Amino acid sequence: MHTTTQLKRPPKNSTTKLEVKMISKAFTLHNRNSINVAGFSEVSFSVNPGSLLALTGSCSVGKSSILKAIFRACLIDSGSILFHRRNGGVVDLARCSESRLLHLRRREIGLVSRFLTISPRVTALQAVAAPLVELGEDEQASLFLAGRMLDLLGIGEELFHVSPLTFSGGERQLVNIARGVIAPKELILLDEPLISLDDESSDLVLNLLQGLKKKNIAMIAIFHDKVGMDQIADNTYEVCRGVFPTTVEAQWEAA
Ligand SMILES: Nc1ncnc2c1ncn2[C@@H]1O[C@H](COP(=O)(O)OP(=O)(O)OP(=O)(O)O)[C@@H](O)[C@H]1O
Repeated sequence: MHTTTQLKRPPKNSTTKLEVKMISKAFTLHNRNSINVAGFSEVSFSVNPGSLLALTGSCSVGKSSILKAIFRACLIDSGSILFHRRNGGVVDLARCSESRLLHLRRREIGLVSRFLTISPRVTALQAVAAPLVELGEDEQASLFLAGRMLDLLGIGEELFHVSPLTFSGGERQLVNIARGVIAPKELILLDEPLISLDDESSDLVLNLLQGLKKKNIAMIAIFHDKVGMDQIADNTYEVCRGVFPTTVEAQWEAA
């Protein structure tokens, strides 16, 4: 049974930014006799502007897959994912058109995955500024803001013009976070934002996330660091292993 826990008092007059209703997903392994693997089942939660919901649960219960489903990087089998726009409109992210989804991903919903994916020869400054430049912002102004963001996260100026592909795991993660949150968004999904970070860098990231909450941004994040999670999360949702009618072993036997 999935459980929601409220850790902090909700902001006054809070409305809902995202409502996830009874979503389920099984992965079909087409190269393994079409066996179904449980992704997650009957997951429901909501998150408000200015608050952070942490997804908790054991390994492989489907936490990352839920974030991907909200971003529609993976398709759900059933349920709905209702995104409440600032203009009052409600969009079901599981069913809206591709063009609307792309628009929302550019302007309103961000995903910070566990890995920084950039081309070689792109500098740290360019990598962080890119989401703003892609939105049509002035390049110099974007590079300036990127520098400020990197500075906030403790990346020294001497690294600004170096490719993050040569960075340490922690430095690369800081660039990943900076790049993921630099453009204005209303909902940000973070898959283990504190991964590879020492205590000092974790604190800098937590401060940054606190600032995003003050800007009324809604966030859903996965943490394996409970101390960090307790500092920033307003609510937690414990994901339990997906339940499907047949086990993988039974499917192998039947195949
Ligand atoms: N594209 C995919 N194809 C097949 N199976 C997948 C796919 N993505 C995820 N899975 C399976 O779905 C299950 C849930 O994976 P997921 O990565 O969402 O779990 P998680 O809770 O984030 O795990 P962890 O905490 O260990 O990172 C796993 O058994 C995984 O192997």
